[in-house]
Amino acid sequence: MLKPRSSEEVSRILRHCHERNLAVNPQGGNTGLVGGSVPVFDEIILSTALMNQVTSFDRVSGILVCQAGCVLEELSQYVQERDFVMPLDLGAKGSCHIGGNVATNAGGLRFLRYGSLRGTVLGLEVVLADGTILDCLTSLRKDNTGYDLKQLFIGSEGTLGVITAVSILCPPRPKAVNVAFLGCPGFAEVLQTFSTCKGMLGEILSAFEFMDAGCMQLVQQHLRLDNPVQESPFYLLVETSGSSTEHDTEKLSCFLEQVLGSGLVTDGTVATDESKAQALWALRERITEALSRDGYVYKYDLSLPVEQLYDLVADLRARLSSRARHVVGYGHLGDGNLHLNVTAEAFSAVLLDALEPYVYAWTAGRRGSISAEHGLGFRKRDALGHSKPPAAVQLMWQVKALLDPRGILNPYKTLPARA
Ligand SMILES: O=C(O)CC[C@@H](O)C(=O)O
Ligand SMILES: [Zn+2]
Repeated sequence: MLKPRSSEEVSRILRHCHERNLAVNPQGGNTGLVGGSVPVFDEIILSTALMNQVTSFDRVSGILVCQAGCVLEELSQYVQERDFVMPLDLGAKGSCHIGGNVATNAGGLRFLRYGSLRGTVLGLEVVLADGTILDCLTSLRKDNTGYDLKQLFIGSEGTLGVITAVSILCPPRPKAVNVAFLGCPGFAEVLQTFSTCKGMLGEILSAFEFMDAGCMQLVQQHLRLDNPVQESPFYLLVETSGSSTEHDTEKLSCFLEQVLGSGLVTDGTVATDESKAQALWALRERITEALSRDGYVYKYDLSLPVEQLYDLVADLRARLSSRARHVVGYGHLGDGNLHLNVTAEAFSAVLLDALEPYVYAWTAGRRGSISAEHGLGFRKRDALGHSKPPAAVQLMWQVKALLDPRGILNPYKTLPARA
C-alpha cells in the first residue's frame, strides 16, 4: 500500500506503474459495498489517506476545494463552522473520503434536496493512468467550454483515473431542521404520504426515507435501539430544512395533522433538537450495520418506479420462504431507490442462484437500475448488461481503452469480465 501526500506523488507512482504494467487499486475510506476499493489479485493499493488537506473555502459562494482524502464528516464539520453544509451525507461519513464519494458518485441522505454529485462537483483534479495530471479543478458554476471531462471520472470507480482533488459547491446551513418519524399501515399509504408531503412541504423537504418492519426489528435486536412509535408495517423518516423555525414547524404540524387525521399515518414523533433528531436518524442510518450482524448479507441497491418500489421485497419473501433469515426493504423513497437486503445464516450458492439473475431481470423488466448509488465495483460488474444496452457497454470499453490503454487502473472493476 502506498500513501502519497500530493498529486505529484500520485503522478510519479502512476508513471512508474504504467511503465511497468503494474495494476493499481485506488482506495479512499474503503467503505463501499460492491468491492470497488479492495484489491482482487495483485494490485498495489494507492490510498488517499494522507491527502487530507482543505485547499480553500469561499465564504460567499460556498465553494470548497480540498484534497481527495478528506474524510466527509471532517469536511462537514469544517463547512458547518462556516455556516454551510456538505451537499451529501451518508452513514459511512466517519470514514469515507470525498475522493471516493466522487469516484463512486455516492448518493446518500441529502440527494433528494441537493441532487447528484454530478451537479454539485464543480471541478476535479485527476491523475491519469500514465501519470499526466489533468487540472480541471475549476470553481465555476457555469462552464460550457467543450466536453465536461470531469463527468467521466465521477462514478467511474477509479477505473479511468485517480481523483486527487475536488471542488464542490456547499449550500448554506439550514437554520431550522425538523425530523419526523412516522408509522404507516401499508405501502399504499407510504406512497400517499409521500405525495401529500411533496404537496405540503415541497420547498422545505430535505429527506424522505422509508424502512419496513423487518428493518426496525433488526435495529432493535442487534443495536438495542428503541422504536419511538407504535409498531407498524412501514416507517418513514421525513426531514425538513429551512430558514425559519416558526414557519417550518407550522407547516410540518399541518402536514402531520393531515396524514394522521386521514389514517395514512398511524403514529408519529417529531424532533426539533439535534440529539433527538440524531436518534431518529440512527434508526434509518444504522440498518446496514444491524444487517451485518444478522448473518451473511446479499445486498441489492435498485432504482425502480416508486409505485413498484416494494413489490420485489414481497415477491422475494414468498420466493425464498425459509431459505432466507430476513428479506428487508428500506431506502431513499424520495429518490426511487430501494435497498433490498437478504440475510442468511451463511453464504449459500443455492440462495444466490435464487436471487440472481432474478432480481436483476425483475428490475430490468421495469426499466430500473441494478445499481442506483453503490456502483458496480467487483461484485456487480457482470450485471451491467441488465441496465445498459450493448452499444453503451461497448462505448464504455472504448473510453476505458483510451484513458487506460494498459488496463492498470482498478482492473476487474466496473466493466464486465470478458469471456
Ligand atoms: O447497506 C445497504 O444496502 C445500503 C447502505 C446505504 O446506501 C444506506 O442508504 O443506508
Ligand atoms: Zn443508500
